[in-house]
Amino acid sequence: MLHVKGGTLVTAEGSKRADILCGPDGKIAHVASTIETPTGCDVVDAAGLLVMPGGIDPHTHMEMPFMGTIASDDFYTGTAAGLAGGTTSIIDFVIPDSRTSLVDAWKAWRQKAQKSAADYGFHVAITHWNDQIYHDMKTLVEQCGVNSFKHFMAYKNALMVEDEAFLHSMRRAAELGAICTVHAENGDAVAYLQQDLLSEGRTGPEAHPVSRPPAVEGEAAHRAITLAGLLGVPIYIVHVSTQEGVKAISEARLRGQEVYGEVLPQHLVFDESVYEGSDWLKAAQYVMSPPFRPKHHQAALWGGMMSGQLQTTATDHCCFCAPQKEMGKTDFTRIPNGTPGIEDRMSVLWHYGVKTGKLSPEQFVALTSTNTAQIFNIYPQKGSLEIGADADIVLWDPDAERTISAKTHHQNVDYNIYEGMTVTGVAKKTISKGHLVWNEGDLRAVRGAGQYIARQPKSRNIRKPL
Ligand SMILES: NC(=O)NCCC(=O)O
Ligand SMILES: [Zn+2]
Ligand SMILES: [Zn+2]
Repeated sequence: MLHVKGGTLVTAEGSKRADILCGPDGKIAHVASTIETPTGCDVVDAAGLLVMPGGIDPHTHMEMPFMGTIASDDFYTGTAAGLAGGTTSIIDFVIPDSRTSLVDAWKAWRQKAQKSAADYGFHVAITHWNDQIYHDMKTLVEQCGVNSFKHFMAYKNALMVEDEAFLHSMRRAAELGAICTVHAENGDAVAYLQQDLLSEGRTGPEAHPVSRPPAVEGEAAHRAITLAGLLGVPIYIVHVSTQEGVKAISEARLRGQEVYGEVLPQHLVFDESVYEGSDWLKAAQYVMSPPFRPKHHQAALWGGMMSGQLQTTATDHCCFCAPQKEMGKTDFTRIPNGTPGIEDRMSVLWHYGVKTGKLSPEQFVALTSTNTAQIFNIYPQKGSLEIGADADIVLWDPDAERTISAKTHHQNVDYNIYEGMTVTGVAKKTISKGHLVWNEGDLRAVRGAGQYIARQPKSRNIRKPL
């Protein structure tokens, strides 16, 4: 048992002074303005700290096989790093290859994820369509705790899904009470522009953003929303990075469509200048998709979050070390796409969002935890501080500073995109299912302690655009 004493509780709904008692079952047993410490119960001093639901990162790629290599953070190291930053749950992605059924791929990912230090769930990627996929989606939803499916409109000749398959998948998911998520970039256009650039001899990382201009995201976001609108089903767009993407989402919501948008902190902080300069490796370390954008897109992302048009933040945590990035030394299209960030998401969002007055602490909780739990139907088990919820809690020091560095981070990757950045807002202590797993610099993550989050289906209304 653990008594969190003397802190200020902050949830998506509001803030109040209160104590929390975590029960032996890893759930919140009691919340009250003051609680007497039961005999034998450990006390965690929360005086001067904000007590918030643990972060949920709905977009990670631990040990993901991708672009001829495997992401370097595995389910243990990646989730442990998350705990050090206040994130207590992830939703990762099962990516079936063309020879493996969805259910077998899900089983293989369950196996890999057994080493997780924090709780985890899975979205399952649909890359093509056939009868077996139709049946496997039902098995996954009804027997395997999956309530979301992922679609890549990018990565032609690899993960990219055609529109017809996407439509089939969206209809099937809606019948089953699942939600579809989508990486919105026009994969045909990207492949075409990549070939143009390579034929002009533009082989370095500075060509990466040129091959994926904002219109490529705008078109795909608009198309995904239009296709979802034809069926009247919900859609969740991952890593929205452009003004065009925000506009497509906001306009659809105003038409009455159920559309959600996710933001990555790195898109709020970095612009396309990260690809310039003579240091090849440094530029390659920022190669991810969608790429970093001209500055004015950041204002649109902030506006989307502040107004509630964009609901979640994630990291798309996908780590590749220098030798892996160097696979694309002579051809930027072969640089494994991905950036790390699970450990820093909450601090970066606090620093640039709450500290600057753009977001309230309550909005911060909504954007880092509660909205994700609601959209993916694990609320109030996750994303809340209610009695009976999982005791996943972060004790946050809103005024503490830390300087981010690969020398001190816990992520299994040899660089940090935020290297040298000093941020205000630090996870002082993290509690996972009632256990203190991060205590002011002391990481006590336990390999295998994370549990699978079985997510139930949720029936949603058919909502065609008005
Ligand atoms: N984002 C990225 O560059 N890599 C991971 C795969 C994806 O989410 O597109
Ligand atoms: Zn993506
Ligand atoms: Zn991703």
